[in-house]
Amino acid sequence: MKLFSTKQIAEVDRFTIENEPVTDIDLMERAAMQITTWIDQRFSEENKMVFFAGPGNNGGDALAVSRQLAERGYRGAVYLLDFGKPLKGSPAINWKRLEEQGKVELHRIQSIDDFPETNPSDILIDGLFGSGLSRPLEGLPASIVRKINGLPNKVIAIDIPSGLMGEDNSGNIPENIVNAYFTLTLQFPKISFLFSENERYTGSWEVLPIGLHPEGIAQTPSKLFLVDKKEVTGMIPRRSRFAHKGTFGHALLIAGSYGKMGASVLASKACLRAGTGLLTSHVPRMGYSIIQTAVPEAMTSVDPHDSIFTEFPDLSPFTAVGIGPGIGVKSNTRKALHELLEKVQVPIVFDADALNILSENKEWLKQLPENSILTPHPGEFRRLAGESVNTWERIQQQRQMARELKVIIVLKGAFTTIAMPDGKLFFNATGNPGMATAGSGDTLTGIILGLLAQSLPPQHAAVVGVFLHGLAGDLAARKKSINALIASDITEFLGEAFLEMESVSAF
Ligand SMILES: NC(=O)C1=CN([C@@H]2O[C@H](COP(=O)(O)OP(=O)(O)OC[C@H]3O[C@@H](n4cnc5c(N)ncnc54)[C@H](OP(=O)(O)O)[C@@H]3O)[C@@H](O)[C@H]2O)[C@H](O)CC1
Ligand SMILES: [K+]
Repeated sequence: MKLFSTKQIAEVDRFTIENEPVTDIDLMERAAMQITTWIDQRFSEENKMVFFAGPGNNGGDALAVSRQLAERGYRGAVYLLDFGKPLKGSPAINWKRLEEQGKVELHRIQSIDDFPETNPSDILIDGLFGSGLSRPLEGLPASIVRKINGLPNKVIAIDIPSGLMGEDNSGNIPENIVNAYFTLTLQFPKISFLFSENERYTGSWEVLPIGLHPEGIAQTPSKLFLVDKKEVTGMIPRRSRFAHKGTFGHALLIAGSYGKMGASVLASKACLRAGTGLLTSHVPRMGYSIIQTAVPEAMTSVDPHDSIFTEFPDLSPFTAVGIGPGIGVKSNTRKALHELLEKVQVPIVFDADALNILSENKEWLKQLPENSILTPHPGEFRRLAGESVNTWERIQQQRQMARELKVIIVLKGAFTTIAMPDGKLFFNATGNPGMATAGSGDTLTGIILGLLAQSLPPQHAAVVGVFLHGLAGDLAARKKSINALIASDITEFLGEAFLEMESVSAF
């Protein structure tokens, strides 16, 4: 699914009005009805609804919702932010409709002294500003926002918490942004909702469809996407009945060192579960019996060194390589990694210590084979790319690096972002906080390697791998709880994650 900037959303909005066709006021009524229905399903007439309406269409939505809820028997009061300019267009029509209906108290806020007294059970509806916000809030609107944030009441934001920008909030003023309990956003998630630092403003959020024109959506270009299940399903190849294990490739995993053999075990198991035909796990000598015992399905390649990785095997049998979990950053390991960089001819995924070695030898980055996959967590990414002030800036760094180096960068987080060499960026929505646990990254490396080995194009392997990893984590959390989730659970539930994907369950 494409993600749009607030400016682009306004364009799709206009396209819908012209081409559906639908009048501006009817589109607002449709959006308002979605919000009204959502609220009515979760609250009762016992809660008074207190609306804060701004001068634009976000305010217009609030006015329309207040009228619709009043029709359903709710008590309501509207506080219109009044800069002394008359309302125009659809907000003006909605104000008139409210006056005619006569069921909702109508007030104006001209100075902060007009801010109302409220009861803690009142639900506050924030319709001050939405996607038309052009600069951080100051003056009267900012004072209203600070008052709202000081109250114990639940706040429901219409479309966007007022004061929050849809994309970049670098220069914004945090205390002048509404802290919503819930945000009901229209048609598309706004990009800034996908950044962890903005959760305090959005609270939980839900997308309410308002029937914007599919053609308008299709012809508006975007390089940002939210990964959806249907797209991922289409990227998983169907297995022929006549397949044999050679059909699904041969993965080489270089992972583990003394004290960190768990990384090798976790990544190996995940790689096998992701469907590789064959797996060879390359381990230091001391790791031989560990990996043979823990993962009998894997073949083993033994390093001449007792406790670390120093030399990779002949690469000719392998269809993909994964390197990094638990390998450490000793000098022999660094040398072997560099040599691998020069020799490898098949798709490769770099994780953990492999990334740490690369950040200490940044000149090697230029030698990364095209379409290599890098899977840093935020700390590893910082070491690779430098500091950033917020997520928006960080994803710009991520996109730039992916473009410059012609690699795929999987930046792990609550919404993992995947940057492609052509500038596209995918946000992944599967996964849960239980997955922020030891070894979770090793399982992701294993999954991506397993998919690469089966000849999925690297861009698909990255998107599918991240999606399945998160989905398996979600399914595991349902059985084991978010708190008790451990990395092996993710691998254990990978099969169920595959079954959830339509193409596979069709068998
Ligand atoms: N397609 C959809 O999703 C639909 C969305 N709807 C709703 O419409 C809003 C967007 O409405 P819009 O009128 O474009 O914008 P806002 O209501 O957010 O506010 C615009 C007015 O606010 C002024 N403004 C902007 N920034 C500030 C500020 N920092 N301080 C004070 N005033 C500000 C702006 O004036 P300018 O000075 O910038 O010119 C405007 O007067 C969307 O969020 C949805 O809620 C439709 O109802 C249905 C379709
Ligand atoms: K709002």
